[in-house]
Amino acid sequence: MTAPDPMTVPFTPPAPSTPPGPAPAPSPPALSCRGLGKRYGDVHAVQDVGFDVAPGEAYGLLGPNGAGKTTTISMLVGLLRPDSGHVRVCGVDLAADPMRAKARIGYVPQEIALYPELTGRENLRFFGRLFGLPRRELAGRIEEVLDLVGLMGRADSRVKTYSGGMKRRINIGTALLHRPDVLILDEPTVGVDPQSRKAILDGVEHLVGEGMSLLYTSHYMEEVERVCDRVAIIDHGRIIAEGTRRELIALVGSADKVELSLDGDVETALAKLRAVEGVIEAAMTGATSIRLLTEGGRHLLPALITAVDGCATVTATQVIEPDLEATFLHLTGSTLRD
Ligand SMILES: Nc1ncnc2c1ncn2[C@@H]1O[C@H](COP(=O)(O)OP(=O)(O)OP(=O)(O)O)[C@@H](O)[C@H]1O
Repeated sequence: MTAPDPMTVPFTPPAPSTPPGPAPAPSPPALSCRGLGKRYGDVHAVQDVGFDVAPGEAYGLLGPNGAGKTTTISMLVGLLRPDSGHVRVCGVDLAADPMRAKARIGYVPQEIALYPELTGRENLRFFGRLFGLPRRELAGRIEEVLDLVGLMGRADSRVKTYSGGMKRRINIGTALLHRPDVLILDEPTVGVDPQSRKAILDGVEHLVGEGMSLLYTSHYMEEVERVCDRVAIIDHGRIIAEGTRRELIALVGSADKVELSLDGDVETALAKLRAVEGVIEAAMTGATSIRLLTEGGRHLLPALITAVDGCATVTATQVIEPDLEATFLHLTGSTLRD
């Protein structure tokens, strides 16, 4: 057979490395819910709750005790049937295909669900088999998870000898064995010692850094601020605000409050303080105290102290910068720990 004449071989352009066509569809949210509602008799535990957790995002539900966080989570993980609304996990409808949807979730409830007579490692093995993980894969995965939750050193002690925090950490471990896409933690640091609290928060941040999606509920504002990219504030069963920390704080305004205690002629001091650049409002809150709303907060203190020089002396100062706690107070009229 003779080689084809190169001049007569029809020219076929090389195939493009990425075939032209529509751009790939964006991944669905890791967790999505709309219109979730649940009533217990006359109590509207959850009303019209809806949000999305993007793949790799850490999303916080922040609210006081009784706000509806656990009820919401119970519906998201398929433990409680909602009166209304629906849930999707990685695009899979929870009601239509509960097995597939639940397989993508790792859920850590508030109550510790472990066998106290078994060791930490044995508990992990038990739950791993329950999830149907193959024996060979499970052995390696248990070691990874023990390392992740920082319990390698106590893996062979019985769980009944663990502190509350260690039990919580092994509980988190059981939820990670099957490599879920979404980890759901319900108040994971309640009742745990500071060392375990730190281990839990560090571990959670590590997982999110590796790309896991997270739904984190807490009534501890500082934890949610640290761990979560976006936060929903939930109160009386409803989401009343949602956004990044910065967006939520902006709802209240960005001004700082400065409280001054003074000795001397406080009324004259008030007039002088009102004239300082950066002071938005100033008012007496007692015979010897003035509250100011300022742009600049603590940076303005030297100017404020100088301004009253000659008529009063500043004996104490307090600067309150806006944070999620202040936002919560502004939106709900109560503090998170009320
Ligand atoms: N099984 C139930 N029967 C009756 N009322 C319930 C039930 N479960 C929850 N509630 C009520 O629903 C509301 C929301 O409770 P939920 O446990 O979801 O709140 P939470 O924000 O998780 O608080 P906590 O952190 O204290 O668990 C509360 O008023 C609670 O008393």
